[in-house]
Amino acid sequence: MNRENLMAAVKEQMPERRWQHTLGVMETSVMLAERFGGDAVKADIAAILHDYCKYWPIEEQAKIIRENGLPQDLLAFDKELWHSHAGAFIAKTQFGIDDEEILDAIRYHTSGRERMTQLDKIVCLADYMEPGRDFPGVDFIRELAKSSLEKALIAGFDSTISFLLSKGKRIYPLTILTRNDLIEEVQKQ
Ligand SMILES: Nc1ncnc2c1ncn2[C@@H]1O[C@H](COP(=O)(O)OP(=O)(O)O)[C@@H](O)[C@H]1O
Repeated sequence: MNRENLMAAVKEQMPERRWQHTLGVMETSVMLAERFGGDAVKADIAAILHDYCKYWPIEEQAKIIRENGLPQDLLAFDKELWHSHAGAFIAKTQFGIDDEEILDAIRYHTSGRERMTQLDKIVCLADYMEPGRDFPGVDFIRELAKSSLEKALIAGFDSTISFLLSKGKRIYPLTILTRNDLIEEVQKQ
């Protein structure tokens, strides 16, 4: 499927507001790839597909995770974490994306993971700071992103973790490990 058709297929899966967010993540991913010497073509494809399953019925997302050997521990945590893994699965099986770097960037764009690749970082950070985002601290993240993917991402995860703490919600442990790992990476730079 060419890029135009892929975009049309994604647009159909979501409300207009989320499609505008996807366009913002595409633009920001490409900008970050150019800024930090990443692969802009892969960043663009991962960004197009990153929220493909976001509005799928939650049972369908759970079924994909249950029946295809995806991490079962996700099912005990916030449902918002599920669409990323379901999306990577659909990108592979429905759209024939076989580039593991692209699939990983989709898969880990919400939780992060230890030893994030540059593409993982680009898509995850673009999701936090695309122009349509408007949450307390987003301008600080954009400022940090002028010089460091890792520092900006840490600030992004800090905002998610603070949000979850303020709501008394559980935190998917991989995000804590991701944050620790990024801090270590920054300290070594
Ligand atoms: N580590 C985590 N543990 C639990 N919930 C999480 C974690 N990371 C993200 N979330 C949930 O996912 C939401 C963000 O998911 P995301 O895919 O970025 O959605 P959106 O694009 O709508 O912001 C957070 O607001 C939070 O509710």
